[in-house]
Amino acid sequence: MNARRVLVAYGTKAGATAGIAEEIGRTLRDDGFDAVVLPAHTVTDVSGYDGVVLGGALYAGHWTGEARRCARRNAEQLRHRPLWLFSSGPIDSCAEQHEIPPVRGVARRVQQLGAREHRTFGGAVTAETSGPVARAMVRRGKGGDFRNPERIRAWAHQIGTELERAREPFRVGDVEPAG
Ligand SMILES: Cc1cc2nc3c(=O)[nH]c(=O)nc-3n(C[C@H](O)[C@H](O)[C@H](O)COP(=O)(O)O)c2cc1C
Repeated sequence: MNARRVLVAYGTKAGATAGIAEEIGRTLRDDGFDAVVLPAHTVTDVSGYDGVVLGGALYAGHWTGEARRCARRNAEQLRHRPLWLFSSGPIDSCAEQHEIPPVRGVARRVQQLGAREHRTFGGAVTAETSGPVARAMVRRGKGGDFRNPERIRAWAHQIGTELERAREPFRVGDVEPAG
């Protein structure tokens, strides 16, 4: 049987979200999937994929524009395949301690696109991150890399398990007898 094709698309400004997407892609490949990792702005057709994972970095309470536009541009096809969304944001360990719900705009997309799940991962602001806000955060000791590879990999394994389950053939025993 051919390996299932999975697209992992990401919207980033400074690269942290790309790193999360690469980790998801690597884990899915280790699990036997044909996983492709692409910047969201390059994604114009998802019809060749059995499942899609789309993530965006959070800035001022919104996904980056390229993640939003990717979701909008491909909405029709995304609605018809297994879809998972993620956000990369908090610059502290809160995403480790409890599930952080999606920001409003992303929650709306979860509904509209029928995504199976949304996950928020810790993000990163480091000396390499450009922009005055990032520089000020680092200067005041408020930066750091809060991406947790174990948590990211665990989620990717879970996606792989669900994709495998989706391909399992129908079994008579799965249905309760009527009456
Ligand atoms: C100017 C600025 C605004 C940010 N706004 C948010 C925010 O609203 N919510 C959040 O959780 N994280 C916020 N962050 C943290 C980023 O989401 C985090 O650094 C993310 O990992 C960046 O991803 P990227 O490197 O892929 O662009 C902000 C960071 C900066 C520098």
